[in-house]
Amino acid sequence: MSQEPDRLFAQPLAEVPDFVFNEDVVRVFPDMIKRSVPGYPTIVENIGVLAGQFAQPHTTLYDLGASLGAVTQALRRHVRIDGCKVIAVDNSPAMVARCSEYLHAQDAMFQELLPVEVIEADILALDLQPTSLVTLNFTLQFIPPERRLELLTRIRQALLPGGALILSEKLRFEDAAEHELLTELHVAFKRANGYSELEIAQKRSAIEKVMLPDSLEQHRERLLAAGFSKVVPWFQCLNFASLVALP
Ligand SMILES: Nc1ncnc2c1ncn2[C@@H]1O[C@H](C[S@+](CC[C@H]([NH3+])C(=O)[O-])CC(=O)[O-])[C@@H](O)[C@H]1O
Ligand SMILES: O=C(O)C(=O)Cc1ccccc1
Repeated sequence: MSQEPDRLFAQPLAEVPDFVFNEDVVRVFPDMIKRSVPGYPTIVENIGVLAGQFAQPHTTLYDLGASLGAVTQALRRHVRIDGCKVIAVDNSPAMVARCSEYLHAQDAMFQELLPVEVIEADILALDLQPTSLVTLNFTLQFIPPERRLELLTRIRQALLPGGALILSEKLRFEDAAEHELLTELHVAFKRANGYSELEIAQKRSAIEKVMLPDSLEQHRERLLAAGFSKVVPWFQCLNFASLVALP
């Protein structure tokens, strides 16, 4: 894994451009996501464990918005079920290129891993094969809000009985005081991880138009509207949470 530290927002910028998943972000991404998302390593590892309970023999598992394939790697470490394969999808060419390299390195290090395919595609335009497990690990928040229900509906329709969607997101809170408190605690988390006030402020303005979090209530209602029967939060750390949705 690349060990380059995230200093993308360390210098004052005359104008902070909207956040994009380009080559500069790819270079620092493992460091950035670990220092920015409380609970990220725990979520990624345990998605592997949870997946072992839902994956069905001879089916496809999808990692949608795979970035560098951290979830795909966890799926391959934990899921030992006959005939499963993983499809990792991302629409950033820079992410897809580096993700493929990392997965080849994992192949070289371990035997009998699930086969994996890395696809550069927009998940809004992707034909989903019947699947027993789909993960959207901090991806839905980057999808235009008006397209989220349609995406979840297509995922629900592709899910096989006994399967699951695992959805992780940054949360917004409907209670203003709760929102403010958890936002401030998240800033404290970033500060404790070495980010300066300038880095925190510039990153906030880079993501504010491209990453639009929903509340837990919105997620639950939309998942039910998409045809899921049950929504179970299994993890929350500050304003970041992960849910299991059952078909
Ligand atoms: N329409 C789209 N189609 C495909 N990919 C997309 C789309 N929109 C955004 N992405 C991709 O979704 C990913 C979101 S990062 C996921 C972390 C990863 N899951 C992890 O567990 O490390 C979350 C974050 O950086 O906070 C990026 O790689 C985008 O290119
Ligand atoms: O950095 C933040 O404040 C976040 O909310 C998480 C994040 C992590 C990586 C890329 C974009 C947003």
